[in-house]
Amino acid sequence: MSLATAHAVPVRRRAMTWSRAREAARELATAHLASGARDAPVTHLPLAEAPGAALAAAVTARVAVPGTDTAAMDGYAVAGRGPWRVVGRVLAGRPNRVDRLRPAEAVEIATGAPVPAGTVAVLPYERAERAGDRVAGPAVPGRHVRRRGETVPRGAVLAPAGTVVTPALLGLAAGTGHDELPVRRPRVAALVTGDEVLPAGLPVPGAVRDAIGPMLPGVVRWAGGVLAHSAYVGDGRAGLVAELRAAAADPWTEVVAVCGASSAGPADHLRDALDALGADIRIAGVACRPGHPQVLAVLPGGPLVVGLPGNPNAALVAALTLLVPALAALAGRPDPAHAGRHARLAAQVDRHPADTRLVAVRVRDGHAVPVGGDGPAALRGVAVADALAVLPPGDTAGPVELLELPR
Ligand SMILES: Nc1nc2c(c(=O)[nH]1)N[C@H]1C(S)=C(S)[C@@H](COP(=O)(O)OP(=O)(O)OC[C@H]3O[C@@H](n4cnc5c(N)ncnc54)[C@H](O)[C@@H]3O)O[C@H]1N2
Ligand code: MOO
Repeated sequence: MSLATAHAVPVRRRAMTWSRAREAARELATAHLASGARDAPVTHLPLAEAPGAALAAAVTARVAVPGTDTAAMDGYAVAGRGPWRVVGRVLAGRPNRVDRLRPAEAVEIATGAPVPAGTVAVLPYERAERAGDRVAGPAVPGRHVRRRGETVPRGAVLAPAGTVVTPALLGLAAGTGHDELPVRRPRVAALVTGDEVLPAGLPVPGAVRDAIGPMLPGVVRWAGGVLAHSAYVGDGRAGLVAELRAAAADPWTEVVAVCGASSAGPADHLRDALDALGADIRIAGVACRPGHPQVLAVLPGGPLVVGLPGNPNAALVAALTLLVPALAALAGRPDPAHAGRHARLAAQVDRHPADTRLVAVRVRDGHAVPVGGDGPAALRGVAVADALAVLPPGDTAGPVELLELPR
């Protein structure tokens, strides 16, 4: 079944509402994953790089923990009935000179050290009465001995595929012998369009420094993906078609983000290029300000294409609207922008009659304070903001939803 028919997102050529667009991006990516059109490659990441990623496969214990019967308290490992004669000392991590106890013998032992064979219990120091090489006390059989595999049996499933890696999971994985974890990180290619866009250096009048390309690696990573390729493309349909075709030819690329060329001007070729490639355009325009001219499409048998407007703040808003939900779904993670925070607006902000406004705010004591500088071309607001306040069209009283900004 082709992707065009595999999912329920209806084809829309008119602007979609902002909240529906975010759901649709997630649904489309989920259907895309399920269709197997692009198999997300499994990446094995060192533990330190894995937090926040979703497991691509279940993690199982490579060894039993503890690996042998060990003492759970500092004190004496005892055999048979007391009182006992202390025949040595066993410390964790040191060679064990006493590997077997006979009845009425004991060794002084440290927490975590392997108990000698024959141990029936560990008698903690607090309960022990020591006199010379004799020790006595109430030792209950089995007490304070951690049996091999008691904490984690070898081969036990520790976390199923899809679990988001947390510090606790890292500790668990490390404790059972893992140095790396298999995670899913959808690969993204970025095409930054525009003859006037400079990748580096001081922009001369008539040129602009690329302000979107530098945002994308962090945005993509925050959503659980990895920016695997980026290219600058001049204005012109042929170049864009060629770059889109090349990106689609890489079997591991799951999403292509195209920056600019999304609107109605003479150099805005994205729709034409998508049509030329036979793409299925699912979203063409989202009813939000900024970020109106967004696109979500599927190339035949291939990756999703997200079109971001050329204005940098509009591009960021569009990334939070379509790219981040789609990537998070492909990565098997919750949408990081959607943390469920709400706040009261600290100042009157005009609503748009038809579109959802996304307003840069700082959040202080449950109040969202607009910071300004958040027009379509301006990043000054979002650069110092904590979140975007979501203002649906029309007049609505009460707390507003906050959209988290990439960190
Ligand atoms: N007749 C219409 N004109 C425009 C419409 C419309 O609906 N009808 N929509 C406006 C809106 S809203 C936006 S947003 C922009 C979107 O423009 P494009 O996506 O087509 O992007 P460009 O035209 O290539 O560039 C717009 C603007 O952004 C600058 N730019 C482009 N790329 C970058 C970059 N990587 N870094 C920094 N700045 C960039 C570019 O120089 C332009 O100034 O269209 C409106 N027009
Ligand atoms: O909505 Mo545009 O996206 O104003 O910048």
